Formats: sequence, structure tokens, C-alpha cells
Amino acid sequence: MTTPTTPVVAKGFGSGHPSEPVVAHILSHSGVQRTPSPKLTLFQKRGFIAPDLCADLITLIDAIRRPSTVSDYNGDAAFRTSETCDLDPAIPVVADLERRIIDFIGLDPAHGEPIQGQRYAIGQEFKGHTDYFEPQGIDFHKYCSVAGNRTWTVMIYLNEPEAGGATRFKTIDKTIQPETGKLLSWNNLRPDGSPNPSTIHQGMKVRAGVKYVITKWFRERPWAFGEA
Ligand SMILES: O=C(O)CCC(=O)C(=O)O
Ligand SMILES: [Fe+2]
Repeated sequence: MTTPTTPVVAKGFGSGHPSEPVVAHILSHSGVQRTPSPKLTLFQKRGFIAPDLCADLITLIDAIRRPSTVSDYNGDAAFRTSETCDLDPAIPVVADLERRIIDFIGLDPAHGEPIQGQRYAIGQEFKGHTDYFEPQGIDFHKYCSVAGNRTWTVMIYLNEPEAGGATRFKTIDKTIQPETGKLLSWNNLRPDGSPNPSTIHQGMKVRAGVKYVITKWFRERPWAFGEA
């Protein structure tokens, strides 16, 4: 007997821009908290995924992690010291996660990059950055010529390091603590569709333990596999 799978159903909000229907859809879920700020559209949902799914994802990340990279290299080799990996959507737990994220955010799955896993050991961090690519940056064409820039970010903490590892949005003075299964999501664009510099954020240094997260980014246009 085969296990029935729930198909991924697009809610029809495309790339996530304009954002009003996306915001309304996200707020229709129970337990969603919106950070009050005129500068940035940021949501959190605690317990978005169960601890056993988090544990399965950690096992996958540990099996295939590699050093992280950055775009528009700024000469700071310590800018992003974590490890990263692409999670294969053919793996059932990844497919399950994918479906939950799409249900949550309502964007067209065709606009999504493959889900990535990130792992930070003690002392590792990701300094202040934006998830969108700088339109004036040297790497813009390389990363954005086909699918366009990033629109929305979804990030989920898979565990709680013993110390450190918070995510900080300095422009709104907001620091979010890792919590197993907690989702963060924000719009990287302003209402006019231009990149929003107030989305600058950092993954702070892990001081004790290890930190695991997954990230999923959506694009202005459909994602072509192998682009980045
Ligand atoms: O690990 C974090 O808290 C932030 C991760 C992040 O910003 C990213 O991967 O783009
Ligand atoms: Fe980021």
C-alpha cells in the first residue's frame, strides 16, 4: 500500500509581491505573532513544526553539510562561518516541510528556492546581511538574472543551542531566540517592490552547543534549478 501524499496547493500569491494578500493569509493561521514595526514585516510562529521533524532534518543536515558561502564577498573571511546544504525535495521529510511552508505562506512553490539547512558550531555566526542581493553588487547578475531577487524569507529553528545563536534585526532592535520548531518569516521588499534595507539581520555567535536552522527563500520569478 502506498502512503497518500497531500499535494502542494498554491494559494495564488505568486512571488509574494504585492504583500497584502500574503500578510492576510499568514495572519489567518493561529498563533502567529507580528512584530509591530513600520519598517519591516516580520512574523513568528512558535511550534510551527514538531520536534521529531526537527530531529530528522538535523540528521539530514549533518550528513551533507559543507562550508557556507556569501555573495558580494567583502574581504571578511569570518563573515559567515557556518555550514550549509541543499535539502533534496525528493526526501519525504523535506517534502513534508516544503508542503507546510507553502501552506503557511501561500506563495507559488515554483518561486521557491530549494530548502537549505544551516549549522553553526561554537563561535560560528552570520554577520549582518540582507537576504536579497544588492542590485548594484558584483554578483547580482550571477544570482538573479533568471529568477530575480529574493522576496520572502522563511526560517525555522530546529533546536536550541545552550547559549548564543539568536537572530538579531538591528534596525528595529529585535533579537529572536532560537526555539525548537519556531518559524520566522519576513518580507525582504518594500511596498514598491524595492529591496528593504531594514531587513538587515545577523545570526549571532553560538556560545555553547550547536545551532541548526532551515531557510527557504522565494524569488520574484520562478526558480530555475541550478541557478545558484
Ligand atoms: O541563523 C540565523 O539566525 C540567521 C540565518 C540567516 O540569516 C540566513 O541564513 O540568511
Ligand atoms: Fe539571512
